[in-house]
Amino acid sequence: METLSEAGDNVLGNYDSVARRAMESLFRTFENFSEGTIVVDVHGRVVWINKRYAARFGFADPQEAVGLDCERVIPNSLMRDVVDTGKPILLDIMEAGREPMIVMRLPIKDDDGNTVGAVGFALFDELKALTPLLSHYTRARDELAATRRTLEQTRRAKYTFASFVGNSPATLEVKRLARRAAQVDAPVLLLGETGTGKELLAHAIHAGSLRADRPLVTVNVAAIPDALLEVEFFGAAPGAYTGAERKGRVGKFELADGGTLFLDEIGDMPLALQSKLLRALQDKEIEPIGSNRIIRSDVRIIAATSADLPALVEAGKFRADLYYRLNVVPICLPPLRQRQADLLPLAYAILEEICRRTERDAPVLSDCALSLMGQHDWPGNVRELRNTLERLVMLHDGGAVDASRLAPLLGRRAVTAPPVAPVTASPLAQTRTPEQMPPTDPLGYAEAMAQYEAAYLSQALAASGGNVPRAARAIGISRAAFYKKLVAHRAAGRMAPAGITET
Ligand SMILES: Nc1ncnc2c1ncn2[C@@H]1O[C@H](COP(=O)(O)OP(=O)(O)OP(=O)(O)O)[C@@H](O)[C@H]1O
Repeated sequence: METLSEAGDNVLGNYDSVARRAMESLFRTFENFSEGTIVVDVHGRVVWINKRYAARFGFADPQEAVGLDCERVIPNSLMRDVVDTGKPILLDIMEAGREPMIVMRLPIKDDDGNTVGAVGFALFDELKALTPLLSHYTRARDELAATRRTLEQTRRAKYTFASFVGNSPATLEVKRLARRAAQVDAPVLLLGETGTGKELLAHAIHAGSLRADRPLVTVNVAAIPDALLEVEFFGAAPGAYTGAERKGRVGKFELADGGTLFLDEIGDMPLALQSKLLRALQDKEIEPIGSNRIIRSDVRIIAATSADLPALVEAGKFRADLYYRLNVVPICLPPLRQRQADLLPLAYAILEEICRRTERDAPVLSDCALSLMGQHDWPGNVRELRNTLERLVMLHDGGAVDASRLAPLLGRRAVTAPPVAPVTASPLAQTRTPEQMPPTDPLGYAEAMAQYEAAYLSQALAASGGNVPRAARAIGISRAAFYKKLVAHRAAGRMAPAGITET
């Protein structure tokens, strides 16, 4: 059998020189093939770097990099870790400016096995075999960045003071107070019936405050089951509770750090959690569930409720100390029926926005339609107005909208002859008593019950201004069950497709 010494010349003649030669040639091969090679000493300082790699990091002459800490030359360098642990990092992806690099880092040992430095190779252009891996990584990285951007966008204010339409004296006063609130850092308490614009105003206050370029994070207290609220607020360590995500969960306090935490429907906060919230607000510290870790959180609180908070305090359902803590800058948003002067500007602004978004022609509202709108008491306030106009635009088939077309959308019978066209009738208006059913066309029991349920849900929705969580609460079923029924009835054509909101 041919031995190495027979096969090669004297260079390969003995064991030690074979090993040395192999190492040298390995180094040369890597050095030739790699985009960059770097060697650091036991202190993590650069002792050698090739020209190409030095140039990539802005050193025209490699000598300029020699003697510097490796992180000063390569910002994300892990060479120091290799020196410290004595362990190689055989394959890694490193971000370095233009595009990611595949890097390999190996410890350099002395004869006694002590780590005396490390050598790193960066590979990219030449490694065609790694192209699929790299492009997979690049795609994943870009997707992650895009998701982060979207998430950040959702944590920005969607509205400013300019979005808050209305010139009635009451609205001007609300805006004046809100503008002042934006300039201070104290808690704000927004009070008002459903759909009066509390959330919109919270966004505007955040957008007008010094915290505007930090996150605005919303917690809708009513929409989250009591059992999950604590985690929602404070977060949880990995595996802290049954069903917890493996990686744990970041709480809204932490997410909102430096920005604004908007607590919608604060009146629905369970008593047990109220004291924890109060403590978090006082100490500006939170402890994620199961973590033993204290996190500082600097948030500005804006709370909102349509409930009568003093009455809840009186009834022992809301802590007085929390109420006083939140009620530093109270702002009351009056219901729409008490600011008639806002109705038309609001209707036109909303119509314009809907028509722009849906690329439809704006319907012309006749005088009698406008006067009917003025007579309506808008229990769902601006949300109800918006939902009504959404439906109006959807059903509009040209021509001026008169009162008889509008009436069914407001849950009324037609106010002028001829009778209301059935196509625009709301599910409630379409509901007939058994006596009114055509005798020749009796409905099956199941369909009759389904129609009744659809009308019942529509009524609950109308009474809550299209707010599903509120409607669900009012009739005593879960939000999920309400949505499920809604979807089923819509699919079966028993309910109109538009006119609900989630908040
Ligand atoms: N002054 C306003 N100008 C323009 N749009 C408004 C105004 N007030 C309310 N809206 C619109 O009405 C709808 C309901 O407003 P918002 O969600 O802010 O009310 P809310 O008081 O927070 O209601 P809820 O108590 O039910 O959560 C939104 O579509 C909002 O954009």
